[in-house]
Amino acid sequence: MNKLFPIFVKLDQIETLLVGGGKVALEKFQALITNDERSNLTVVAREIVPEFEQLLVNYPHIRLHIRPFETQDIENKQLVIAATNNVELNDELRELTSLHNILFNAADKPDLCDFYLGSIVTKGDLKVAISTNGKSPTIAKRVKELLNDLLPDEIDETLSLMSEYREQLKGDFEFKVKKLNEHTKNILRHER
Ligand SMILES: C[C@@]1(CC(=O)O)C2=NC(=C\c3[nH]c(c(CCC(=O)O)c3CC(=O)O)Cc3[nH]c(c(CC(=O)O)c3CCC(=O)O)/C=C3\N/C(=C\2)[C@@H](CCC(=O)O)[C@]3(C)CC(=O)O)/[C@H]1CCC(=O)O
Ligand SMILES: NC(=O)c1ccc[n+]([C@@H]2O[C@H](COP(=O)([O-])OP(=O)(O)OC[C@H]3O[C@@H](n4cnc5c(N)ncnc54)[C@H](O)[C@@H]3O)[C@@H](O)[C@H]2O)c1
Repeated sequence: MNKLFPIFVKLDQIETLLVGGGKVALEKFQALITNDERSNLTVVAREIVPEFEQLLVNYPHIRLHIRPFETQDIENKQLVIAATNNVELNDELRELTSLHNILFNAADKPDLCDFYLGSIVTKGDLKVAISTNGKSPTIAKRVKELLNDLLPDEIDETLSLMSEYREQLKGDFEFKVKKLNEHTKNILRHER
């Protein structure tokens, strides 16, 4: 059974540290920035691949330090993601983050992680996160593709209409819930 508890984090309200500047770090960066281009992010890497450095030019608010990781880099961070080729550094980061109550993810190293990144389907304001409990990221990617095809693009319009409808509804909470449920009973069936 998958016991992971999914949460949706506001990346503009917390401070995230990404350690590493290779291909995998670039993937993690894209995962963060695609969700919120205003993510508060610091990148620390001994070296950075040119395509990553180039991309960062578009995000002047993101701090980039091209140097080895230093202990004080974790100061005031709530989330740390490591994408390095350095086993000792991963272990050091695991220890430091535990000590300072910071949530930690080491790319492709499930045993070291407090949380995993998910495979994400986005249709406007609708977001679906997929986890395979770490068993197969490749299957997570395939499920993402499947849902992406299955969910109609118009679903975002529906969300906006529902939001308006909810505003208009008068009555107590129970009445609203009843109305909203009646209204949406067949909604996905209609859209397909
Ligand atoms: C969802 C996604 C998010 C993201 O990373 O952005 C993600 N991996 C993605 C892709 C992907 N990663 C890998 C492949 C190669 C094929 C394969 O191995 O299957 C592919 C597929 C591809 O690229 O096509 C390599 C890999 N990854 C992990 C291991 C270690 C292991 O499994 O033990 C290895 C082997 C490394 C080695 O060989 O040494 C581990 C993790 N990868 C996770 C997330 C977490 C579990 C998520 C879950 O529960 O499903 C977890 C546990 C930790 C973490 O990294 O957070 C992203 C989806 C892309 C998308 O949505 O398009
Ligand atoms: N590239 C892949 O497709 C792939 C697939 C599966 C697993 N992995 C694993 O993921 C990890 C990262 O892969 P990659 O291809 O991005 O590696 P990479 O070698 O391109 O990048 C590693 C990065 O870590 C940085 N780094 C190392 N020590 C550091 C330190 N002390 N302080 C700050 N930065 C430091 C390096 O400067 C570099 O930017 C590796 O462990 C690799 O084995 C990679």
